[in-house]
Amino acid sequence: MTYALELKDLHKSFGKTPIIRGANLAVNPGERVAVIGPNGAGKSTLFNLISGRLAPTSGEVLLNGERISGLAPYEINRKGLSRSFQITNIFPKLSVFENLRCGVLWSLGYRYTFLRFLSRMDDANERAELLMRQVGLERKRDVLAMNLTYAEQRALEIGITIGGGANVILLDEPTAGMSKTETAHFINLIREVTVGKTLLTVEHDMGVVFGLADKIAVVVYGEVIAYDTPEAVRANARVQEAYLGSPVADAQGGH
Ligand SMILES: Nc1ncnc2c1ncn2[C@@H]1O[C@H](COP(=O)(O)OP(=O)(O)OP(=O)(O)O)[C@@H](O)[C@H]1O
Repeated sequence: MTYALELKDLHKSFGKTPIIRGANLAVNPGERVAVIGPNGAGKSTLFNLISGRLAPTSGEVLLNGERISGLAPYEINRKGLSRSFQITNIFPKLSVFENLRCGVLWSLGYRYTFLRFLSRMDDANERAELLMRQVGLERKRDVLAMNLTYAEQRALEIGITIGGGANVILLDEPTAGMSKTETAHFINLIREVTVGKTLLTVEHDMGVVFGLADKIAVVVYGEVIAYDTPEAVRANARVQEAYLGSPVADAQGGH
């Protein structure tokens, strides 16, 4: 069976300091995975290695069985991996619809060829309309992105992230900065729009972790020390030791 995403003995040092020290992970297609770990454990660095922002010192990243480590982020994106960032990267002066259409066109590679661009505009329009409904922004179609609420901006960003049709999606703290109600709504939205896709999120909020994840990957000192279902991770002695008295140990019942 081919994994959607695989990390094989991944290492990354900054200067002489090893930060990722032999990380291994094998994610099945369609799994939703929360990556958790103490501050400074290397979660963002792992995401940067997966999305191509950083190259590993050694080891490999495989996407759908194909080696992607060493490729540029846009090449990895073309191969089916899309990442959204903690900092929203939408175009503030474009409307919701225009933002989504840009995302679709960009991902299809129609940036430079104007004639090709025009001929595919209908496709892009249709996909943008569909995305807009999926992320619940159809009533904000012509509103400039800068005039959306924070939660709506995040929803738009998710739309842009999934818009290219990638089958592996990376989200950095998707609910950061949201209220409890917004968070609950947003978890549902993420669940819906990622059906059939493989999802990795870096997450600190244990409510989100237990509400969203099929599996949890626990990163401690640059290694994945546990990768299992939320229940099994909560019961794992090594994880409890790493998290003594902190949210994972305290997250009884999931929320
Ligand atoms: N470009 C860099 N150059 C040097 N050191 C770095 C660089 N990026 C990250 N680090 C260091 O690597 C370690 C891991 O950082 P990273 O941001 O990956 O951790 P994290 O688990 O995402 O933390 P947090 O939960 O606080 O966001 C930290 O000590 C950080 O200072």
